[in-house]
Amino acid sequence: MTNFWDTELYLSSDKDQLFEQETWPKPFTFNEDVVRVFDDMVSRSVPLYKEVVACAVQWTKAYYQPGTKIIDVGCSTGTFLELLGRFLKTPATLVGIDNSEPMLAKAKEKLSGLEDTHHIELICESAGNSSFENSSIVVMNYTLQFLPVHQRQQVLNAVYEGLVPGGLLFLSEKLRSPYPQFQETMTRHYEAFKTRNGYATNEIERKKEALENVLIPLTQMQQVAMLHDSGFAAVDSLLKFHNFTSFIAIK
Ligand SMILES: C[S@@+](CC[C@H](N)C(=O)[O-])C[C@H]1O[C@@H](n2cnc3c(N)ncnc32)[C@H](O)[C@@H]1O
Ligand SMILES: O=C(O)C(=O)C[C@]1(C(=O)O)C=C[C@@H](O)C=C1
Repeated sequence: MTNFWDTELYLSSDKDQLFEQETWPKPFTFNEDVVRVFDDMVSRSVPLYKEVVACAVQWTKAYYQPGTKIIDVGCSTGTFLELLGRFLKTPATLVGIDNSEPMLAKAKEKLSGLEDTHHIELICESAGNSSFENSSIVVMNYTLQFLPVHQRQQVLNAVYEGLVPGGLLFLSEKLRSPYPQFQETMTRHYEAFKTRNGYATNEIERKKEALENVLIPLTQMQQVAMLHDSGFAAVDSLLKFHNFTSFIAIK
């Protein structure tokens, strides 16, 4: 077996050239066109994407309680569950939740090699309607940010309720700085990161417009307060690069 940190993620998609074309998804949505390029898009648009997915696997292995569920909310094409399934030797119930049918169709394909070891459930629903009962791990990477702000507390409350004692929430979000000057500089550096990853200025601008009022970032203080308000006493941050942060919270 390859050393964990040398392992590649299972990414399979066309190259993301969506925002170079004559029409592009505006407002941004996770439709068939986005799904077709999603693995390339997310790995070129989210700083430390591979490290975040790998850390989520390591924390899952550390906090998983046999007999409970591992739930990935906004699982997209199943990249996290696939890496986890390869490295988690104990057979487990791996649940992927997403409200985009085409995402789940890709996830089904990606996870098909793990069905001999793990029980896999893919559920098409909105996170606002999900149950997290009998879970010891809930992973929510870059998904809460797409829910209406007024729904987020209720989803985190349900996650807290559903987790067994000692259970872990691994949450990653795009955030914004409360200080306009920092926000401006952070955005500039984030956009330079995208440029280095091969996106042209007009692609970056078009996607930024398409994401307005669709991806609504909170500040770190607001996010941490929401986690505490839902009941989590132990909350910490694990990784941060530009305006993207991963948190861990234990019940
Ligand atoms: C940026 S992607 C998440 C990336 C993924 N977690 C990963 O690490 O590769 C956001 C995902 O959340 C899903 N999503 C958006 N709103 C949702 C909602 N209300 N309920 C469930 N899934 C949602 C989208 O379909 C999309 O697959
Ligand atoms: O491209 C951006 O500006 C992003 O914010 C990246 C981001 C995200 O954080 O969810 C936005 C949409 C895609 O789903 C993939 C990544």
